[in-house]
Amino acid sequence: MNDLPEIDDDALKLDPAFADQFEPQFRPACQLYLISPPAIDDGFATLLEAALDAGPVAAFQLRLKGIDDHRIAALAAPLVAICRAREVAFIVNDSIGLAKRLGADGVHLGQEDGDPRDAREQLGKEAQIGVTCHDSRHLAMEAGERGADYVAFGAFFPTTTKTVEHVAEPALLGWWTTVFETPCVAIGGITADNAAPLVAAGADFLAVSSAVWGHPDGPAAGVRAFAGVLGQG
Ligand SMILES: Cc1ncc(COP(=O)(O)OP(=O)(O)O)c(N)n1
Ligand SMILES: Cc1ncsc1CCOP(=O)(O)O
Ligand SMILES: [Mg+2]
Repeated sequence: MNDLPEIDDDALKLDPAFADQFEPQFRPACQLYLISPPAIDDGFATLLEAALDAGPVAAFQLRLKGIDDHRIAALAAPLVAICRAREVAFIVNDSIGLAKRLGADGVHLGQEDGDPRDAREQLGKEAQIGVTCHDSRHLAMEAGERGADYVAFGAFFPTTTKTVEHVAEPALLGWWTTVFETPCVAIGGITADNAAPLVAAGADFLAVSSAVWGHPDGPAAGVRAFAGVLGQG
């Protein structure tokens, strides 16, 4: 497959004059996609169970930073079982190999983490493959061309979970969902209080870490807090 030529991102914006020429597509309601804290211990399994039992969660991403794959695999085993028992997709961050080793439902790839085409080859046609696209229309279209199952845009709000270089605006979600069927994920500093414009703009998933795991009343309360903005209240 040929790569898309590099295009000026601004040139890809949808002219509002033509927006009504696109048929509104049916899209399922926006769902929660939990991202793990960057560091966990064996006690995290209990927190994950509490979070997943508190309300609908579509996916859980294991995103551990600064430890080797063997340790991640040991920590992951009970978490895979917890997700599987609840039909929550278990997604591994960064590593196609680790996703395969764990029998994960998919992998999330940043721009430096590998090619979705390789992920597809190694993980198979059922795997859920996501790609970080920052605030770039070009990267998102490229990811779609390469077979991504979802594209992730962000960061929408300031976050302490990751040092970010790109800031995305809700209009990007509106453009993407008007033109493409591939689901889009919004990420970065999302809380129950600031998420409404992202849902209104068309986000298919809200990827959330600290607002759930750092909720003052615990992760179950963190998940429940999103019910209103996700129309589940
Ligand atoms: C759903 C989702 N979106 C974006 C990211 C960020 O991925 P990446 O840019 O590779 O950064 P790290 O998470 O690896 O620090 C993500 N993990 N998940
Ligand atoms: C992994 C990642 N990628 C962009 S922002 C971010 C952090 C998401 O965590 P939080 O919901 O705590 O901001
Ligand atoms: Mg990464």
